Amino acid sequence: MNAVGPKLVIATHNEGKLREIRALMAPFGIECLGAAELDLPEPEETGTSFVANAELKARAAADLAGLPALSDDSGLSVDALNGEPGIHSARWAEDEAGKRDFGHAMQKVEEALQAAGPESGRDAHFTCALSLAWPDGRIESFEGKVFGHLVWPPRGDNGFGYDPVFVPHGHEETFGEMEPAAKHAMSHRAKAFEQLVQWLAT
Ligand SMILES: O=c1[nH]c(=O)c2ncn([C@@H]3O[C@H](COP(=O)(O)OP(=O)(O)OP(=O)(O)O)[C@@H](O)[C@H]3O)c2[nH]1
Ligand SMILES: [Mg+2]
Repeated sequence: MNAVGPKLVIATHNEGKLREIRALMAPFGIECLGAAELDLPEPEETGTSFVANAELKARAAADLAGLPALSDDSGLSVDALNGEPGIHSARWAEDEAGKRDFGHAMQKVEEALQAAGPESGRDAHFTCALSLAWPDGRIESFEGKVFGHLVWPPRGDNGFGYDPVFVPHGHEETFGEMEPAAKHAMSHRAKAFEQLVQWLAT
């Protein structure tokens, strides 16, 4: 982590992500500053891929803060819905006023799955792209995925977003029912983070 410390901006406005990234960063003893703490604006996510959106968020934060910045663009892709909500996962949760309601978003996904019919299956995966940008223009990106299936009704209050309807392959509990440490041992975010750590060690 030498190339990063002693201070790193965590370029996200999502409290759930910030909590998870802080937990993943904890062993490295780097001071992590959240985007909200630094009053950084939320860039418009105009990219057409997770990596493109992660890169534009990291670049904007590193330039404004004058510090290395780590961003996260992530989402839930449902096979029966041709990969939606995907990069639009946060937008699926927004009402007309832009307020997010993930109970509503999970319901929308379930209704779309029902409409697709039982033969389409319930397979889904989470993707997380992490980008690390430096003020001098360097940028590196890493992507992790976790595969599983969707359940209904939602179960568990842990995690955030779509976690209460996602069961990873080989497990019975939803991410919403698991202890945070169990999610961190297998999540899309943990897998992307592992690659980032390996890259930093080389
Ligand atoms: O159940 C979940 N477990 C996860 O582990 C997870 N990771 C991401 N997501 C959802 O995917 C969207 C990301 O959108 P997103 O990358 O644009 O983030 P965001 O707008 O919330 O914050 P920011 O980082 O852009 O500031 C948001 O709706 C998140 O709820 C998750 N849902
Ligand atoms: Mg966003």
